[in-house]
Amino acid sequence: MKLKDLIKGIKIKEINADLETEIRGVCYHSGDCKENFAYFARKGLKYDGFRFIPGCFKKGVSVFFGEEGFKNFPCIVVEDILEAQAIASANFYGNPQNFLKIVGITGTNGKTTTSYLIKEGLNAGLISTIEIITGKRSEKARLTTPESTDIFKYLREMVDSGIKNAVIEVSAHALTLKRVFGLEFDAVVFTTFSQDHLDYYKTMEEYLNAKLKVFSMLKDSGFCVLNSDLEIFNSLKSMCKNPITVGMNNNPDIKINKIERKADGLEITFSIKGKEKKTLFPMIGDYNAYNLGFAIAVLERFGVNIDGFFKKIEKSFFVPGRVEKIHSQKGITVIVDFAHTPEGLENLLSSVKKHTEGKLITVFGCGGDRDRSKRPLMLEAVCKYSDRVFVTADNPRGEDLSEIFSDIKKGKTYEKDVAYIEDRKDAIFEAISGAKKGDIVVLAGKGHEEYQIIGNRKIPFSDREIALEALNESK
Ligand SMILES: CC(=O)N[C@H]1[C@@H](OP(=O)(O)OP(=O)(O)OC[C@H]2O[C@@H](n3ccc(=O)[nH]c3=O)[C@H](O)[C@@H]2O)O[C@H](CO)[C@@H](O)[C@@H]1O[C@H](C)C(=O)N[C@@H](C)C(=O)N[C@H](CCC(=O)O)C(=O)O
Ligand SMILES: Nc1ncnc2c1ncn2[C@@H]1O[C@H](COP(=O)(O)OP(=O)(O)OP(=O)(O)O)[C@@H](O)[C@H]1O
Ligand SMILES: N[C@H](CCC[C@H](N)C(=O)O)C(=O)O
Ligand SMILES: [Mg+2]
Repeated sequence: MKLKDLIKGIKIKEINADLETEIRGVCYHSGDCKENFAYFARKGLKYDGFRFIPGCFKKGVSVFFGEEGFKNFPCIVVEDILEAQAIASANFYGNPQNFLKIVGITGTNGKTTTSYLIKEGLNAGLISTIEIITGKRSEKARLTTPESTDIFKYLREMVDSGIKNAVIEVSAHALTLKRVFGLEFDAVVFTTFSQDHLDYYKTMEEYLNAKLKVFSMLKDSGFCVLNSDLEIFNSLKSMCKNPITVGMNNNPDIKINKIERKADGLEITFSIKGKEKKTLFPMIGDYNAYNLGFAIAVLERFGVNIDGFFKKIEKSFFVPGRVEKIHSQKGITVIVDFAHTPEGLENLLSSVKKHTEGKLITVFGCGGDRDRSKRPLMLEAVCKYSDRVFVTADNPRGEDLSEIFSDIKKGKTYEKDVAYIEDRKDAIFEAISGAKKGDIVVLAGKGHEEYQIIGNRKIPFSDREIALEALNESK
């Protein structure tokens, strides 16, 4: 593609490059740049992207985009680098968004689970915290919502695979950092709103405002799906075009009438436009009834037969690391889950408690270099429902574990038995070896993650595998 075509639609301040230059790729990370590529240089929180410009040109990059020039390197000076990156990437990949119906899912909790449900119902492509599925292939995700350049690349692969619908998890960070700039949604789902990310956002209001941007990205013909039980429901409703509401209160369009707990799931009765429909959903966690309700709202509007969809998910539906059950012959159940917010833990444990005949034993930690103020609240949520608690490491990143522990310790324990064990494997072994028949051991926070981030190192680690090891040893 010629540079003159790559820059179509971008707000440009200055052009210091030959517009006839042939561009063979786009990159925002110097490590991915190759010959004849265009590099998007930006000053971030950790790195100054301009530092990498000479190295990129050494590798054969033809031009860079930036909000200012750099020495004599060929460049396009733009008003907003993040917008320019999104527009140029969309142009490079042939604007695949125009050939797809796109569902955007935001909210503090429930995005991944809801995305998987909608993907299942629509046979859609998926961009999620766990993986990206483009039809031709799938790959593990690095971020919940990738950079715009990657999003357009994935959407192109979806279009080339004959996929008609895409489901994208839209994090608050993605809205702030314009990773989804240039997309228009056919549907937007707003799942829940509660405390998280107060390391990046100064206040809850700022965090909410970041999320609310998603409503301005709805197509005129689009609709949004709202949780009628949220405190902010009325204000969300006033902001959103054609809302479909899901919940228990406030007269929702899709009402969760009844949740009955079964051995391996939930029997959920919905009232959909006044008609009762029941399903045996193979996931526990009462809140998952909401995630299923959000999915039904989208699927109905997309013309999917809900009875057929129920049949499909009743047979098999599974989201890696979301209330994932691991059984042992001793009658101990281990549940691996991704709950990493006070709300997530509260909802998970209050639900799991109802399935427990014996004791509820919980292992959890708090991520380093992330929201510090959620740490004591996470301990409180865990102690409220658990009989024994093991606090341990969950991606300490650049922080000392002892500092993370001392933040956690500020929370109420409700006089529960709380042990602090730095090594997550040791904590899991202790928790499982102390469990008896009928007990449930919840391993929270890491879910599908297959690593532990300590300092700058990503060390292989899987709660699921360690749990199996511990269960085998305690046989
Ligand atoms: C706050 C945040 O989201 N930061 C992301 C952002 O960083 P940044 O803009 O500050 O950029 P930077 O890392 O300083 O680098 C500046 C520029 O230099 C480039 N660079 C950098 C190094 C290098 O060797 N070469 C190079 O070219 C980078 O690609 C970038 O263009 O862009 C980077 C490049 O894509 C991301 O790696 C980085 O994610 C950080 C590591 C991160 O952990 N983000 C998390 C908090 C996040 O985004 N989470 C959300 C929400 C999760 C949820 O709750 O669902 C998510 O969507 O995943
Ligand atoms: N509808 C819901 N309401 C409240 N809590 C939920 C809901 N759905 C899931 N959770 C809790 O949040 C955790 C994460 O679920 P999920 O991965 O679906 O959310 P997410 O929004 O994608 O998270 P992330 O922002 O980290 O990607 C679950 O393990 C569960 O504890
Ligand atoms: N999407 C979440 C993931 C948190 C997972 C948890 N294991 C941690 O590292 O805190 C975040 O970026 O806050
Ligand atoms: Mg997610």
